[in-house]
Amino acid sequence: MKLTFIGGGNMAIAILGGLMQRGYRGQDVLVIEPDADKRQQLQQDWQVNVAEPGTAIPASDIIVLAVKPQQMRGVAEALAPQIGSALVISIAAGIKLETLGRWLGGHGRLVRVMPNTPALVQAGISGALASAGATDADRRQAEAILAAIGDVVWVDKESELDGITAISGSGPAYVFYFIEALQAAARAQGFNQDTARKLAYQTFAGAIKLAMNSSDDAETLRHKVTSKGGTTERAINALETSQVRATIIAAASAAAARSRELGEELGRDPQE
Ligand SMILES: NC(=O)C1=CN([C@@H]2O[C@H](COP(=O)(O)OP(=O)(O)OC[C@H]3O[C@@H](n4cnc5c(N)ncnc54)[C@H](OP(=O)(O)O)[C@@H]3O)[C@@H](O)[C@H]2O)C=CC1
Ligand SMILES: O=C(O)[C@@H]1CCC=N1
Repeated sequence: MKLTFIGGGNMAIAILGGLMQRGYRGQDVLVIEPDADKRQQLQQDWQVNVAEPGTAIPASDIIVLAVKPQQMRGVAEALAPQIGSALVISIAAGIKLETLGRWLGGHGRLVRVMPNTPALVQAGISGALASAGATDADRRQAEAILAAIGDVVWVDKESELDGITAISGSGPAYVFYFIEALQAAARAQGFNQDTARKLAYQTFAGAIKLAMNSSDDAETLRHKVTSKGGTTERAINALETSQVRATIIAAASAAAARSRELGEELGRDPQE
């Protein structure tokens, strides 16, 4: 399968890294990326083919659009005459299938995907929405790529992809933020950087492993840590007093709103 990535930034690197570790061959991949250092790194790490924007796109089975939402229109319009029979996968936040199809000159075989960076270690989760013009074979091809880098959830509405963007697309950043905070808390307890990191990382790794291997839900597992009148109870009370749970829900809601806003802003026809 010949894969072309347009954009070789953070998310493209995560997807590519995951695919390469699953046995995809660098020689079957082309990455179009303006930054010479990134091109060199991609070539060095995975022996993929690389080229600058403006290079003619060779016949591809799948073209993955991995540029920022704000860069997508120019990229899609330049790509339109060169798509051939490729399936186009966009990973951009917010950009709707109808908008993308218009920018691509009416190309109908599209899948909008929202992956996340744990794809790099095949532990990603992606939301996917196929356009009306995508065939069953297109869905299977998209599924094959996404399943190689983690789990896949197919949805049938654009709004659900905005929600997935807010939860699992942006979600790794929320988790890293919590890890940073726990590390800072360990430093405040007087531990050095290495020990603080070890305590925070292993607590996360252990808790998630326990949760994923347990028939108890997260709330029950939390109660099992929280002894009546003990230390955890005091900490959870502090979190509740500061409305941390409500803040996390509000944060995800703000992310979903931004995804919708990007879709509206960038999808507007300038003649309207
Ligand atoms: N990062 C993440 O966790 C996730 C990101 N996404 C989506 O993935 C997309 C990419 O995000 P991310 O990887 O973080 O962004 P990056 O900025 O890291 O990557 C985008 C890359 O595309 C390059 N680029 C710009 N113009 C062109 C062009 N004409 N042709 C080819 N490449 C070009 C950029 O170069 P330059 O910097 O010089 O402009 C940059 O290297 C976004 O649409 C985002 O919404 C989706 C899920 C998760
Ligand atoms: O922050 C962003 O806009 C992208 C989309 C989801 C994760 N990163």
